[in-house]
Amino acid sequence: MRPTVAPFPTTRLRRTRRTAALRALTSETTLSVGDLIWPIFVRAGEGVEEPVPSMPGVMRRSVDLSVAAVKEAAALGIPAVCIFPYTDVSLKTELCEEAWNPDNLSNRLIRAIKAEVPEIAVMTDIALDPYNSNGHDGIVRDGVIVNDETVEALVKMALAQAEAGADILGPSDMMDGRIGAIRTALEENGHSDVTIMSYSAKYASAFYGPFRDAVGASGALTGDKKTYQMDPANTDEAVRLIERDLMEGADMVMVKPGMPYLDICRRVKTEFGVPTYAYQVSGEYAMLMAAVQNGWLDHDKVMMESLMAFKRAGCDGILTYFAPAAAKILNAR
Ligand SMILES: NCc1[nH]cc(CCC(=O)O)c1CC(=O)O
Repeated sequence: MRPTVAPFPTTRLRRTRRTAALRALTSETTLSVGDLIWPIFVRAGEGVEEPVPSMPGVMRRSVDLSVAAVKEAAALGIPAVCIFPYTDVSLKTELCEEAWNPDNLSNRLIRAIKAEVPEIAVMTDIALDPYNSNGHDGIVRDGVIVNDETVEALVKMALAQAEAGADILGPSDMMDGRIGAIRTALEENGHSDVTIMSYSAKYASAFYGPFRDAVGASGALTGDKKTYQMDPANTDEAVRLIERDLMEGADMVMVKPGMPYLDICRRVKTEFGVPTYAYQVSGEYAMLMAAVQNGWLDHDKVMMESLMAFKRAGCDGILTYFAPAAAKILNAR
């Protein structure tokens, strides 16, 4: 349906833009604190907080300080945090065993948050890269990222996270068949209420650079991730991946990166009408912050506009490093 536009001057579209009140009445999209998921980086130690150089304002925190930061996020009304571990090189192996260690950093933080800030939802990342000596999301054999063996490892990782109390599991590895395998394992092991937000349409993107610094995977990575992450040229393939993951038991789906892929967000929301999320990734954050630090862009304005763009494109929520800063602004309104 196309709205009727009578010829000028019968129609003057500026009439409804004249005052703040009229603009509020005609505003089509809203952004609220409830739309935000805050990705956080956890590291070993106690009382440690260190900045991530390529992500101004973003910290890696030890478990105790992470819990304190999550408490503040909950007080701001942020509904969920997503945990990413910075793993010591000594714990990285070719078989990635640390990934399903019930006491690894990530699982310890899940337990600590669930004990001290039970009201906030804890999301995890399921992929082997933080624990892999070669930086890949899957197990590598003779230079090949092997699918089915990786899925078995991912299932163990997922169960350990569910056991620790995670509310939302986020498989970000892009292996085939992992959503179905994880869903079956959850059902069989008494975790039928755990939700899965699949990183379904995840592109092989250059925008993940700063994140790989943040989790200490940049040095380790050999080659690229193009045999499992998507070609930035594709959109029909994104639709197939989303449909496949929904059929296998995903409750929510994600498009990643965000801003360069808003066309995918819109298409997914329109075609499936399911809970759809975008990840405003590290490189998007770094890009905006670099311009802000140069005095070229206004921090608050560009942050809020970038987040609204996701809502306009049909997303139900956004994973964003800006979550606390955006929540403060939204709460002050
Ligand atoms: N598989 C791990 C993972 N989970 C989230 C991101 C990127 C997040 C960001 O850039 O902010 C990555 C990196 C990658 O796939 O290389």
